[in-house]
Amino acid sequence: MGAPAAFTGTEVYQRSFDPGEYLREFYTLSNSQGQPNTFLMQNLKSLWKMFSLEGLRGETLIDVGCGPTIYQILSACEHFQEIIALDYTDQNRRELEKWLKKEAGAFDWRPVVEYVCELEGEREKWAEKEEKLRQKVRQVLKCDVTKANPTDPVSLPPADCVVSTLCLEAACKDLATFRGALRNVGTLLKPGGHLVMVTVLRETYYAFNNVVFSCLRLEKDEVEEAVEGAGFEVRFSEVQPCPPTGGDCEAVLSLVARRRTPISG
Ligand SMILES: C[S@@+](CC[C@H](N)C(=O)[O-])C[C@H]1O[C@@H](n2cnc3c(N)ncnc32)[C@H](O)[C@@H]1O
Repeated sequence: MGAPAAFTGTEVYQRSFDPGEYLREFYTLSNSQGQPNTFLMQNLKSLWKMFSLEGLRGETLIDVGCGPTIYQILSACEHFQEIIALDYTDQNRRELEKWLKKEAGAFDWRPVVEYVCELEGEREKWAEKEEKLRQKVRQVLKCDVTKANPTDPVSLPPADCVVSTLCLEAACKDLATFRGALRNVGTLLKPGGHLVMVTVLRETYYAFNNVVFSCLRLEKDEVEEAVEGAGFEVRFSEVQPCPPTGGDCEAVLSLVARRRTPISG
């Protein structure tokens, strides 16, 4: 299955992104043949490492483009008191709510939560961590990262941290839009607050359930320059090779940046 001819925008996500299929394809820790999901494990390790950095603490965290997943806030939830999850599509927010409310048919995150607990040194604490996370996620709201206020018409108080995994490269049709989306996301943060990102590099598409989604092909320098240009200072940046996925991703960038404090006077 090759790259789509055109950018797949929000209307394609709303119509064709199936959260259940997405979770089954990318978020089981090992496949039916028992092969480990190295892409997921690598990203969990990176998130654990980034959320262990000094200063990544605070009251509120916003997850931008959360999709139907929780893996990206498992390490974060140890360091922030309240979490707000944002995504464009109704079905992804609904799927997340299913897990939060322990509804029938919700995705089973237990193996992933156990894996993160093991990284943190307490594998047996998985059920406690699930409960902690459920309590900390206070709101699940619609957002569009291409809007100046991504949560319009809702205005959120600025947060201490924003995490965004595999979202902006999917949501942006070109580099100019990507730069603008980073500026928009920056408005969700307090000055001095942190942005934590996991971004695929040199990927042009990903596919699951026989649907192909476009991806903005990015180089590490382009991402870092866009982050700096949006008013951040990069504190941590690491590129790792991309294990095989359902697309043409070549590498994965994990990045932490601090929003600059405006110079007054
Ligand atoms: C590849 S998924 C990533 C989901 C999740 N963060 C993860 O790490 O698996 C891309 C997500 O971006 C969301 N998205 C696409 N366009 C968006 C936009 N303009 N604003 C906000 N979210 C958008 C989609 O609904 C989808 O959940």
